[in-house]
Amino acid sequence: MPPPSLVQVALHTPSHSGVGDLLSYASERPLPPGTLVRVPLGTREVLGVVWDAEDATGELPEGASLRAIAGVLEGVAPLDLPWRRLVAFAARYYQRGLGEVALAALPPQLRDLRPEQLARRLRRPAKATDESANAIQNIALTAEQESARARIAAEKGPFLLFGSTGSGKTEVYLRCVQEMLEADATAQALVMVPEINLTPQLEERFVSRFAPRFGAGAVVSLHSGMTNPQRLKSWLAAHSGAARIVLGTRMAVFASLPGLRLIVVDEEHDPSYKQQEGARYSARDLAIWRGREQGAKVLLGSATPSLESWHASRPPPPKTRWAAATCACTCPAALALAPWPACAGWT
Ligand SMILES: Nc1ncnc2c1ncn2[C@@H]1O[C@H](COP(=O)(O)OP(=O)(O)OP(=O)(O)O)[C@@H](O)[C@H]1O
Repeated sequence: MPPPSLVQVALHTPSHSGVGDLLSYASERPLPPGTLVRVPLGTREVLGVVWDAEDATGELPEGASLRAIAGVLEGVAPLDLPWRRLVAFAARYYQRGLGEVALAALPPQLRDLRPEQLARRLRRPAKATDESANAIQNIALTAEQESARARIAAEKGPFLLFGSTGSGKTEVYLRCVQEMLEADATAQALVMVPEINLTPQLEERFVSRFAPRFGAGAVVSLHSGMTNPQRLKSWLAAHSGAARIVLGTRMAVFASLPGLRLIVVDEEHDPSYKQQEGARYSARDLAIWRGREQGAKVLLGSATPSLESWHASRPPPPKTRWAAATCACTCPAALALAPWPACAGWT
């Protein structure tokens, strides 16, 4: 019988315990990073994520004795490297525990269900979807919308789409999402809104546009107003790639999306994108970081952009310390798109 392997597992351990959030366990077989496992912690059994450990030898040292993992969440593919890098960056940047951020990013029911309960849940047949692949009936874009769409398609971004209320920003998002999904059968899009109560109307618009083309299960929501079983279902659909579009609030920035190609942050100026407890992250800023890391385009939209996004989308200032200001009232165009220069300082 081969010797047990040593795996490093990210756990949400109490910060006062000082045990750190990467703990070693023994496993009967080597487990790839990102695998979801249940492990003993004190007298409890908790969910953990097998993590990349640079100093792990893969084998137990002579004479060492480690507690064994209790079980693997079979049927759930390991969380991929871009997701683990996002979590590691967020934990470092916002100075929280790695395990705390990793576990908070997973649906609560994943933590509560035992492996066999989850296996039963995964065996339930998914509802049949009408994959009729009907062509989408697009409305003609205005000149401003078309110019924004073409620029987003051609350039790398991130982009700031600045347009007053009702100027047609959502129509641009819809068209960009459509192009991205039609070009690549595995592509996924993440569309974020600041408030839970904005998701039903956006969901209705996305479902009516995309369900006939990509099937009823192609659009899912992720926000804290959903029940735990609903959140788990949406999360699994996103993680498996079955969901092509995820609509959600700030927490959705941590969704596992292996095919992520486009992130839209609507009302990007809204303070609700800032988490106010635990890891105090800014979902908009993490979206920009994630997009760059995962090679996904990022599109921020607002009628009243935040000062930082507005500044980041301006051409670099001249060498003088202060730019001269004029007071002529020049109202912005109805819809303007500004590519965001490289985000220096985000490492
Ligand atoms: N090119 C177009 N042709 C006809 N109708 C359009 C066009 N673009 C958008 N509309 C319609 O105009 C209305 C407002 O558009 P949209 O919701 O995209 O604007 P918005 O800038 O996202 O608004 P908000 O700031 O309120 O989110 C919608 O009913 C939409 O269907």
